[in-house]
Amino acid sequence: MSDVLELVDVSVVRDGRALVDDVSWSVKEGERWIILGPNGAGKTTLLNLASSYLFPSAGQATILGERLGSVDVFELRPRIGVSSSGLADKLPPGQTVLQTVLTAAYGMTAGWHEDYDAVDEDRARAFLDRLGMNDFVDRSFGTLSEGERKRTQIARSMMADPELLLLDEPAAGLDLGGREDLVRRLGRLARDPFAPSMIMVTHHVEEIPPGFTHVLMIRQGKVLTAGPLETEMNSANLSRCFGLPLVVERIGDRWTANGLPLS
Ligand SMILES: Nc1ncnc2c1ncn2[C@@H]1O[C@H](COP(=O)(O)OP(=O)(O)OP(=O)(O)O)[C@@H](O)[C@H]1O
Repeated sequence: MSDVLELVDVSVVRDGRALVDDVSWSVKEGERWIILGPNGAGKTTLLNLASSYLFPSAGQATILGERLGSVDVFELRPRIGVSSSGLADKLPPGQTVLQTVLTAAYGMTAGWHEDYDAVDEDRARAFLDRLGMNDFVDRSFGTLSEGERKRTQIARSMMADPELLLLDEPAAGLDLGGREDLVRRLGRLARDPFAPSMIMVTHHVEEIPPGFTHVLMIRQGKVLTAGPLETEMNSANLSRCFGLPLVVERIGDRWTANGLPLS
């Protein structure tokens, strides 16, 4: 298995502070990673490195075999699918759901005058269908609920047939039904052997879709642990990560965590 992402001694320093501090981490082809950590831990910074929108202040980052700093990022970026609220904010609210997904095939966020191929349109419709967005293709993006937006963003991130898929808090802001619906759909994607390698950031172990294989826990820019979910997702690691006593349980193919009561 080849490396999809390799960080070696990577730090990102801003205003004299290391947001990501001496991180070494490798993601192999086909793996599905969860990044877990408290607010401000450096999760989005790690994803920004993985999507080539941020360069390390120190160390080496290699994405899909290309070393950051010696590759044209405009050639690299179309190979990486991204779903994040930062990107969603750039999507024109008046554009239809279908156009919102279609523009990704051309590496753009808007494209009123594009002459799309029928093949691309079929692909966009198929991704939207897989995400349960069939009835919304002609709705404008700005009128969607949070859950519908998240599902549109994921369909969009798949459109360019990425080799690496990055999901930044895809279940944030969803109600219980919306979360469970999304987790099921991400679980189906994670188990698809033809789906790209995936990295998903979350705050909640309940949002880990079945089929995800590895976890990286980060706190104050430093990696606490990185490895298979089976061995690394445990109460001791999670308690260290979030800084309070937590009990983590596996129920079937899902995870849950609770804080211990105050004495
Ligand atoms: N450009 C910047 N300059 C200075 N500090 C920054 C910059 N970008 C992010 N930070 C800080 O870096 C730290 C890590 O931010 P990051 O967004 O990666 O955390 P996170 O783990 O994704 O947090 P959250 O869970 O709250 O989204 C935060 O303390 C943030 O305030």
